[in-house]
Amino acid sequence: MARVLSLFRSQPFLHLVARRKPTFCKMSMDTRAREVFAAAVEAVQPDTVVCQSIERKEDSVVIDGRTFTLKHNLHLVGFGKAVLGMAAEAERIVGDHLVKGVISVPHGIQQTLQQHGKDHLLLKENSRIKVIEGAKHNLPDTDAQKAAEEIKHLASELTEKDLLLVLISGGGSALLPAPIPPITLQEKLDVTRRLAGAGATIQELNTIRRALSLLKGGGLAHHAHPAQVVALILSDVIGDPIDIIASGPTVMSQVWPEEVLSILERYKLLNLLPTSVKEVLDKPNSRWKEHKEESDTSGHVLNAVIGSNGVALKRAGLCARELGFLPVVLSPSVCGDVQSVSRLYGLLARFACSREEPPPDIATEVLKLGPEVGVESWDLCRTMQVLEKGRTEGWGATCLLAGGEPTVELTGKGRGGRNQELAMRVGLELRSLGLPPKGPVFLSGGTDGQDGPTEAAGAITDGGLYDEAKAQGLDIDNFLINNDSYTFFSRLSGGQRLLVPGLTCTNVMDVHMLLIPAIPIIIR
Ligand SMILES: Nc1ncnc2c1ncn2[C@@H]1O[C@H](COP(=O)(O)OP(=O)(O)OP(=O)(O)O)[C@@H](O)[C@H]1O
Ligand SMILES: O=C(O)[C@H](O)CO
Repeated sequence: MARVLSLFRSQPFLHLVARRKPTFCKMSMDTRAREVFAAAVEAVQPDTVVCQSIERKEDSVVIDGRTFTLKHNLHLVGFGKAVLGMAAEAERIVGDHLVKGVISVPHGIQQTLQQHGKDHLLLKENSRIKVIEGAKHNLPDTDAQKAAEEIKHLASELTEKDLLLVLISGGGSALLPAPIPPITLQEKLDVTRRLAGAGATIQELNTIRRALSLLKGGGLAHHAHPAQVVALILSDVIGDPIDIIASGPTVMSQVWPEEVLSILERYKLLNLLPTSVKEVLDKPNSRWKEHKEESDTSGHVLNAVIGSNGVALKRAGLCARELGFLPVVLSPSVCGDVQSVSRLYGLLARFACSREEPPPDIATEVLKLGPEVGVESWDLCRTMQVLEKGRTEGWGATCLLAGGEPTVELTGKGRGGRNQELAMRVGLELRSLGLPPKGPVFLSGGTDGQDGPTEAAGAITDGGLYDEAKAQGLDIDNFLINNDSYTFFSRLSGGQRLLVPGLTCTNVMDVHMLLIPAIPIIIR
């Protein structure tokens, strides 16, 4: 391992880390963790990401380096949980050229935003954009289907002189249901629900959705042809795959029958398919061939990812630096079971807190476990090298940042979420380090402000969690077995460790943060 790390010593990236002596900060670790989380969320606010991605220049706009002329030829559609705020900002920037728009957003969102004083994310009264609310409980319904029909109609009427701005964010799949006839909405819903219930990944789920939909998998861009299409995408999927986010309505993608059938077979759904679905899957689909040709020849679609977990982590790093930490971003792609993820953070904390050269078996285990939870070896080595520098050169406190979307295998019937469960588990890992009370602090939070079906986004924890709970008569292991992390943190110390930012109006998955205090600390 020493050899692996030494390979990185000569790498130029280290100059990115400011040579900074420890900064004294009066704020507690807990307060600073919350501030860094707030900065991450702020960076991916719907209005912010749109404002940063559209540069207005008189009668044209520059998006992703490409210039588009505005001649009262602009149309707008959108679908997703963050789309209302994205549309409000887009209308502020290019509203004078906007002919018409339709957006499909979650049920009740306008009222909720008003109640939370987020008026800047609402459309103005005389807006040209029609808002349709639907998809109650994140499930496609007839309201969302009506919105999808209106969006399809708007797109179909466009000519080569028109520009269609498409705003996309997480939750877009449920908000744009347009099953290929004769499949009914209910039949499509049944198939996707069964798949989700059987544990299919978002990649698998959206591959099936694309195969059964008129608008997904490039269908929307197809209907808008020959208009110029520009999609602004706020990513809620690891790796920011544009064909998967909201099932890629502006990304021409081929439906491969073998792939679709193998997914359905994997989850034992082949024999449960309604005849209508079989009929659609059996048909040789010439429409997709046509799509492919369009995308190859016309180049009339621009897809730009304008916000992501990576963007949130970058801003979080800047904020951490202002608060006196040496920031290091591990990865925006953390996935897998929370137990393994908590183990990885425990190992990294141990590595960072060792007073002497950390035992080589820690690095070896980190390098073995990391890839199992979506973190590349390169990122692990790079991070360990920064942690090592922090330790050996006395740079003061370090803030390790990561993001992604781990999973929890539900075994109990309690109330909780993956972030709160991860925080509990990391608390136990940190306890096993046997550090003095002011040791590392860990935060895990969902950037949408909601962790599972709870009011909290996540929680903050440290090595003292177990003893604190015990002193208050709370048996942490019982809460874990029952997946009851929200009840646990609500009861513990009056809910002080909960992270409750309220509605954030965005979603780029979760943010993880390990704050490692300045040495000296002694590890057993
Ligand atoms: N009691 C629980 N304890 C731990 N995790 C839970 C519990 N109940 C649900 N979950 C997990 O919470 C997740 C769903 O929560 P949430 O609604 O925050 O998901 P999401 O993927 O962020 O949704 P979206 O992307 O639509 O915002 C699922 O992964 C589920 O396993
Ligand atoms: O809408 C969806 O498909 C999911 O949120 C992933 O983008």
